[in-house]
Amino acid sequence: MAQFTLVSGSVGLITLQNPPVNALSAATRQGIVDMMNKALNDPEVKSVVVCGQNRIFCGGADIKEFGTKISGPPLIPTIHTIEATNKPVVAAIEGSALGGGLELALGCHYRIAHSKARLGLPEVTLGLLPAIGGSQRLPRLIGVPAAIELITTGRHITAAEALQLGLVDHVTRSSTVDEAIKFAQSVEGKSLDSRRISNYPCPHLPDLDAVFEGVMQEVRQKAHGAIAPIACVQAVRAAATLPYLEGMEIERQLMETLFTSSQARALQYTFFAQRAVSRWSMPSGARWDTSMPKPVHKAAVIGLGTMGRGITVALAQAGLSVVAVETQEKQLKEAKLVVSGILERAAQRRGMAPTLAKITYSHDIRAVADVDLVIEAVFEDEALKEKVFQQLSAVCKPGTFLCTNTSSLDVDHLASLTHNPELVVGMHFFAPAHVMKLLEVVYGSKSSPEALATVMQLGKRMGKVSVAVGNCWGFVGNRMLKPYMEQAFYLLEEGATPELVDQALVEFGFPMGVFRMSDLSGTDVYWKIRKEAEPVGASGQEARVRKGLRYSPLGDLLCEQGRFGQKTGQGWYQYDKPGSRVARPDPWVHNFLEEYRARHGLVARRIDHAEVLERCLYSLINEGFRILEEGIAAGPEDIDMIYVFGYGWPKHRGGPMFYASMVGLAKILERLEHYHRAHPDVPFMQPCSLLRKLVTCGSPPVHKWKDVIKKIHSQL
Ligand SMILES: CCCCCCCCCCCCCC(=O)CC(=O)SCCNC(=O)CCNC(=O)[C@H](O)C(C)(C)COP(=O)(O)OP(=O)(O)OC[C@H]1O[C@@H](n2cnc3c(N)ncnc32)[C@H](O)[C@@H]1OP(=O)(O)O
Ligand SMILES: NC(=O)C1=CN([C@@H]2O[C@H](COP(=O)(O)OP(=O)(O)OC[C@H]3O[C@@H](n4cnc5c(N)ncnc54)[C@H](O)[C@@H]3O)[C@@H](O)[C@H]2O)C=CC1
Repeated sequence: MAQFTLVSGSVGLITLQNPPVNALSAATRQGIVDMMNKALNDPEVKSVVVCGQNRIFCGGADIKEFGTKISGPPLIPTIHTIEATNKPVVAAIEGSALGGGLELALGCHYRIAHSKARLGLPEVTLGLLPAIGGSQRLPRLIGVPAAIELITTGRHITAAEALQLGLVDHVTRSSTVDEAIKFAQSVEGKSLDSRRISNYPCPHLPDLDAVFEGVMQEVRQKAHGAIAPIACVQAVRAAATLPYLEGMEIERQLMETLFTSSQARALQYTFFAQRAVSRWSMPSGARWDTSMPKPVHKAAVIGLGTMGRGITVALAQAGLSVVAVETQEKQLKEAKLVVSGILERAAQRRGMAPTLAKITYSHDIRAVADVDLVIEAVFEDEALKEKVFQQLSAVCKPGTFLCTNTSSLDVDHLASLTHNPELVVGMHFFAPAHVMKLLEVVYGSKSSPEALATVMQLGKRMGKVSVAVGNCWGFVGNRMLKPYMEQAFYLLEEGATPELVDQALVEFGFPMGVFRMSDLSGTDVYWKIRKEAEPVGASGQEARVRKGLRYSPLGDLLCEQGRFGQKTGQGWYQYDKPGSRVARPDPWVHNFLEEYRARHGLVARRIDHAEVLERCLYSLINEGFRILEEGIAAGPEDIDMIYVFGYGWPKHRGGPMFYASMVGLAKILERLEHYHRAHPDVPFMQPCSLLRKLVTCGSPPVHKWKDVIKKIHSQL
């Protein structure tokens, strides 16, 4: 797992060998300890170069080992030995030097990086902190503010930025290892006193207390309840205020708490789940590794409203030529300006030329005749979309993939209107489409594996987390949102305020609560959907019952007052003016709720945060189990990544299905039964049979659910 070679007569070259990223598994750590001892004890070796196999230095700890009993040697003593030796040790950094990998490099006396290398301490993204001395050495080397920023965000930086910060000594475009060997030889026998970072004093900061107070406040606000960023600040504070060894002790204590936390487990689950969802499968048995994607060079977007503009940007930034079609002159003009503006600003940030030349605009749908793939993003109007799909099927060259960004219409129905339904797939982007990471890829009953493979690959090119799901109302994300929103309305009926519900959800870790979210996206969006599902609204007591089931007309009544949310300056909250982002509780809404309750004979009661969370989240989770049972999502990871990357579910809680496994399936079942007993007229609260079966099977951990589901399906 690590190899020693004597090169150029006096340099001990130690190569980490653990593909794919030379992670620090127990065997790799043992290899480093053994090879370093060999190098330092060999009189022929006058200097040492550490590098990684296959042009990647080291991706840090082996994350697969977390959550298991850790064996193998710790690295801290070896890093101390490296730092203390009088033989110069040089890190030759190619590819990535991340986490423990960078901490190892920080123990070396010199760091030489390839210009394409990326460096970082991403432990915080896994619920941890850099605990092999990284939190103590980095601030000593690059100063407290820069270290805090890197450690609390986990950002990967370029070699150029690392050089600017003083994190590496030299950047090269040629062979990093050859340069490092030459350099190591040039410093053999020289004093290393000034190269041992743990001996550095932390650069002085005037008014340290005020700086850390400000930083802590900012980090806490952004953390949404995650504990690792807070611990990272505490560790850096120790570096800034204590001698090195005392700081190391604080680093160890903080890591001990984080290492076994449920947040760390959730974040590490998310790391692997994000990668697992790219290994898609279809109920037919077609899979990611046996289905070939078709090349897509040129794509088209139909409809340049909110979504079409973002999609155009995302496609252009992925390097595709784009034909952008819009029927309304005003919209087209505005779209051109908006798209160019976004591309120009993004290019400016990266110091590159914008990709404007790749986009052509047209009023005429026939302009898409030669594209490889089309994404339709016209109004959510079934008749209009039907027409557009018929037109596309007629004008596109044979083999063009036809995709729809619909959020609620039936992909199979649109496919049935085309000559080649196997080429039709849903591509459900999230607003803003060029920013949001999630792409829900919806395969219909006739979609070919090749079509799905092509769209999944295109999603990857656009930098999206693409999740393949089956076709049903609302797909996965919006379908699960329905019971969540429904419960939020019922809570208002029973005595809660929008602020109380939202505060509970924000404390849970969502960036905003359901009512603030609804104001942001427009309260009228769901109103339209509700009206289409049930066009005739009843009045009086009748209003609260639809088809024999509980219904809350609160959202409809709010919309009837023209309160469409942020855009109109009034919704569940009030805003200073239309479009303002500062939401304030609105006495009008409180009065509206009181009058509503009085009209319907409802007596308000005290509702606490625990009840809000149980009702909103458990009903959503219950729908997630139904989705798994029906095979709409292939596994819990798919649902979880949709919620983490599309709906703001806090990453440190791993997604709804992972969260359910942490709460305990038996508890979720018991609480759903409780709420369903209280309201048998709310079907979303009726526990799903898959949940019952999993509890009967002893509530297996989330990574075993797929096997249980397969077994259940095979018994049917
Ligand atoms: C009881 C109290 C105990 C007290 C506590 C003391 C215990 C101390 C234990 C040891 C502590 C050690 C602390 C430490 O060292 C801290 C760390 O280093 S944490 C890890 C930090 N590293 C990362 O977060 C890097 C993660 N990886 C990446 O960002 C990317 O993978 C990378 C940029 C390296 C490459 O990206 P790309 O080319 O896009 O490839 P993929 O991302 O698809 O990855 C390919 C493949 O490799 C797997 N993988 C990547 N990194 C790791 C890793 N670090 N460990 C394991 N596996 C890794 C990845 O999952 C992919 O495989 P799949 O099969 O596709 O999933
Ligand atoms: N807005 C959102 O947050 C999300 C919307 N969606 C879906 O995306 C689709 C588009 O939504 P928005 O962008 O919000 O709508 P929008 O109303 O902002 O834009 C729609 C655009 O389509 C244009 N258009 C209408 N008919 C056309 C035709 N025949 N040819 C070319 N252009 C035509 C309109 O002029 C308008 O500019 C809808 O299906 C919606 O459900 C999906 C995810 C999120």
